[in-house]
Amino acid sequence: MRLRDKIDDVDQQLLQLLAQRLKLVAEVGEVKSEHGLPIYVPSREAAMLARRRQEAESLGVPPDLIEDILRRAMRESYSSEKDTGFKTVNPAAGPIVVVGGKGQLGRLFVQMFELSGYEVRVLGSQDWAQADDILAGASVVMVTVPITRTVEIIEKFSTLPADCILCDLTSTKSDPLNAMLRVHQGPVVGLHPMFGPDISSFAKQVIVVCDGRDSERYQWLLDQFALWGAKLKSATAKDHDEAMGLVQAMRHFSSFVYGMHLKSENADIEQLLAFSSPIYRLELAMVGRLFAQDPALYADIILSSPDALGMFRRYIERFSDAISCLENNDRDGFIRQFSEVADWFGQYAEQFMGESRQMLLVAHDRRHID
Ligand SMILES: O=C(O)C(=O)C[C@]1(C(=O)O)C=C[C@@H](O)C=C1
Repeated sequence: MRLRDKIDDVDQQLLQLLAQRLKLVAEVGEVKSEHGLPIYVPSREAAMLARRRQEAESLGVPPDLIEDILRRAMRESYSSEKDTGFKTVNPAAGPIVVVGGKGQLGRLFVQMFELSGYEVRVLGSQDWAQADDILAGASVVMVTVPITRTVEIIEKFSTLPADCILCDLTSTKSDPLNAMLRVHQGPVVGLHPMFGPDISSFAKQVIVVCDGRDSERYQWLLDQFALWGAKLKSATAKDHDEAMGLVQAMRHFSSFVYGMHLKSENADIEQLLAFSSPIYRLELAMVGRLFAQDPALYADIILSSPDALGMFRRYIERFSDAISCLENNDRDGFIRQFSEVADWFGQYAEQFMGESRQMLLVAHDRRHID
């Protein structure tokens, strides 16, 4: 048999084995949804990967190869186990009302609640005339509307069922949380999913949780998210909003200015890509993906960040300080500051080096060069 035929044969066997694995995982999914077990089990993954790596080594297979394959297979597991549904953590719960459930993030939560056996009702912008009927008997009211309208919409709720959980998914937390506490005397919690609507499962995705009131009465909702595989991270609304200044406003704004700069310099993207190193390509992708999305969303995220302007002004000052360093041809000064920042990053610098190397390898695998 010619060598390539033999390779085809082995690849087909791999395919058969992957099909078997997917089937087994689907069965695990059934068991998990029946018994209410979380789809993501970090301890099982760590133990399994450690063993496979050892076995790989003894076979002369690079351990990273089997780890990459299994991690990729497990991504499929999360998504397939999701489709078998989830145990209903609170079977006694009344309907869950998703306000803005026709938006992308809203639709995702509607789907997940339905997969978890709850009755879900959507209150869209056209439905306010029937709001009382839709909200009647609700166990959860989840607000997921554009950031500029969140508070105004929360203020429309006059008579929510006393014990219903009021929560929102807005990317700032202080104002929505205060508004929810004002209009509702029952359990209140602010949530911020740190991901977009295009995820294939909640496994390993972070949801920030800002307590409003009566945490013991909304705990079941968090337990439901945990079953979906989400990692819950508690924070005060103030700490969350401050961190978001850097994580969101600063990040998006500097990508926006970077894009504006490339456009104004009349950069030739084709050529930039042709000359790009893998990390530059990734950076270009990170900046470019911003412009594939809704401009209003980003305008609102940036404008609603409490100290965004102050932060951007400080950033500009740092740019001009760094430019002075260049103007003075101060090589030593540049190196000194670089080292100070490197010290500040500490062990994270090495960690980020490793993580980005992995990302670049994966991105590189996807490249096709004729
Ligand atoms: O063993 C499980 O619990 C599974 O759901 C299977 C599996 C896998 O694909 O191997 C998937 C997700 C878990 O995090 C761990 C392992």
